Amino acid sequence: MTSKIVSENLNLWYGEKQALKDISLKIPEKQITALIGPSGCGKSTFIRCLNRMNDLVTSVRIEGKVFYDDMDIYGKDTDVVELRKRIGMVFQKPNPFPMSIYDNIAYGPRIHGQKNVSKIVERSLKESALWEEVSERLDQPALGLSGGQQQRLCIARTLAMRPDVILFDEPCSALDPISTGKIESLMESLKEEYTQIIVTHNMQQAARISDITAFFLLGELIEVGETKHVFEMPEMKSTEDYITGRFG
Ligand SMILES: Nc1ncnc2c1ncn2[C@@H]1O[C@H](COP(=O)(O)OP(=O)(O)OP(=O)(O)O)[C@@H](O)[C@H]1O
Repeated sequence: MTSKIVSENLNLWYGEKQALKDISLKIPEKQITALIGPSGCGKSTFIRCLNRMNDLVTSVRIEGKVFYDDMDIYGKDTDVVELRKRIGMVFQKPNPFPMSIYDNIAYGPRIHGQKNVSKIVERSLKESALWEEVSERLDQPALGLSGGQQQRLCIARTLAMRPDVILFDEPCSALDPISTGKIESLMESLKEEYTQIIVTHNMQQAARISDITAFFLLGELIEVGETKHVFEMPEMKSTEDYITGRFG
């Protein structure tokens, strides 16, 4: 399998506190990789390293390397705006802009001076399986949509930038089971074109949708492998204890 993102001996500190310890992880292309582990083990910190979201936190210090294809993400010539276009992110709580459904999707493409914005809006909403539900009311406020629809809108907004990789930070934690199911099938349908990484607390969700699972504990990567293998025959006792609900 080709790797899309590779971290090599990645260490991260928030001030004095070390949140990531020597993480070497390969994220395969066009697969869904799930990051699991108890609260505070560094999952969000790790995915935020991949599109340099941690740059926004002043106390952060990073050592090690992260590559996206051949690009050194922390290289001094890296264009962070371009990087975040290629590596999009969907957050825990749906965060549409306080504007219409249409303008939410059109926002990024317009800023980047793209043509045919209405085509991009339609394509992104179709790709995120929201078109049927909103095509008649594109001028309505996005904040009037349900939580699950808002999250699919946020995914459409990310897709509108034609990313290559999508990072999902607990995208379903604020959603009901039906909306969660819709996001999961959406992720499944996006597999052909995109590399996806999801942080989730939901073991069943990781087992259902991911190809690869990585288990983090106290800032360390304990185990990574094919999801079926990690869930059915974990190599490490702590992985087994976590997935069987003995702690976490
Ligand atoms: N901005 C920050 N400043 C200081 N410490 C932070 C910051 N963000 C996270 N941390 C600390 O870093 C560690 C890892 O946090 P992180 O949010 O990455 O874990 P997580 O596994 O994603 O947790 P959760 O599942 O609860 O979201 C925790 O101890 C957390 O308190």
